Amino acid sequence: MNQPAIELKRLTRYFGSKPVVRDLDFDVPVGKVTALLGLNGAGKTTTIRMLMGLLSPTRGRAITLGQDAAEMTPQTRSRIGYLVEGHYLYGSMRVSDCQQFQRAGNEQWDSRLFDDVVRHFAIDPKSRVSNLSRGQRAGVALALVLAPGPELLVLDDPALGLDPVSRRALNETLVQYAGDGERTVLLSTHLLDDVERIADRVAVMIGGRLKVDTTMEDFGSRITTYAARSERLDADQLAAVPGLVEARRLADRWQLTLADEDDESRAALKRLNFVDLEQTESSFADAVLSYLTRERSDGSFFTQSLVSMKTQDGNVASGVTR
Ligand SMILES: Nc1ncnc2c1ncn2[C@@H]1O[C@H](COP(=O)(O)OP(=O)(O)OP(=O)(O)O)[C@@H](O)[C@H]1O
Repeated sequence: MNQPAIELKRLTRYFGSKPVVRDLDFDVPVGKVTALLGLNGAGKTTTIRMLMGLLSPTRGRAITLGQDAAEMTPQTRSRIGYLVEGHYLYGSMRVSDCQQFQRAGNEQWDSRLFDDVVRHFAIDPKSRVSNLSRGQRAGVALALVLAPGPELLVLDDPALGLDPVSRRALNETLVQYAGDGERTVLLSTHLLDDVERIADRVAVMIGGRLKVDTTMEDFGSRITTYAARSERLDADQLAAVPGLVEARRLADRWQLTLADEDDESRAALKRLNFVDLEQTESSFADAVLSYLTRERSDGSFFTQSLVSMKTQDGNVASGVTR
């Protein structure tokens, strides 16, 4: 089997006494698009900075393209395209100058790819960067990162603040880039619909820990949702349903999300005497949100996470715990 593009081994980072990334064991396979998800502060950027060799782990290791990220050589770094939040570009330069500037000394530079990406974002190469929209600046940044032909692309929230048209251009560019099955993308994002369109694998971090690590299909197939009515029902009764990830009360109906549903969970649901209990369609975004929404609040809303999911090969324990 191919060595993974990235291997995290018990990767841990504290800031002061606060653990921000905790015991991450995680592989990013070659040739796939892996989406790294998690609420603000979950530890995604910190993880990415460690696997890029920009921040040292407190414990554990990140191995990127076969090399310990803490000792990454310029040669290895040149095989990685890294796009961070914010898209840093010189405002006074024209887009075509940006290309000239970056291309210098880079023999692998693919001008056609650069021009294609720029065109895809509807950018005039003669425009000055300062006159571009936020989405267009993202397009230039992406073109600059892709043109050297990196075998690994690491993107930290690349679609932050982009409008739907720019997001589509970004998604299409990434799908095309990764389409040869040899190049690898690791992408942190909050845009769940985009993840559904472009990712092969999904990893979810909660509170610095990896809670889900599986394929998109596997994730989707393990989630079942129900709608039901019930006059009298409380959190304790719901908590007794095995596999329940989330229960939300919307007007007079409950929306229930279960992971790895089995006969036991179905029987437990039946015992609650719901009226009109019916299975409903749920999107990938709904399924992920169920994992991420873990707060409890007043009686109109109740969430509990108590599930353990495993990857298809059963190797990596993943899922959601309290
Ligand atoms: N240099 C630092 N010093 C102290 N705390 C930090 C530092 N960098 C990050 N943190 C803290 O670590 C936690 C995780 O931050 P991180 O940026 O990794 O999260 P994230 O999942 O990328 O969030 P977002 O989705 O908002 O980008 C946050 O609580 C953040 O405040």
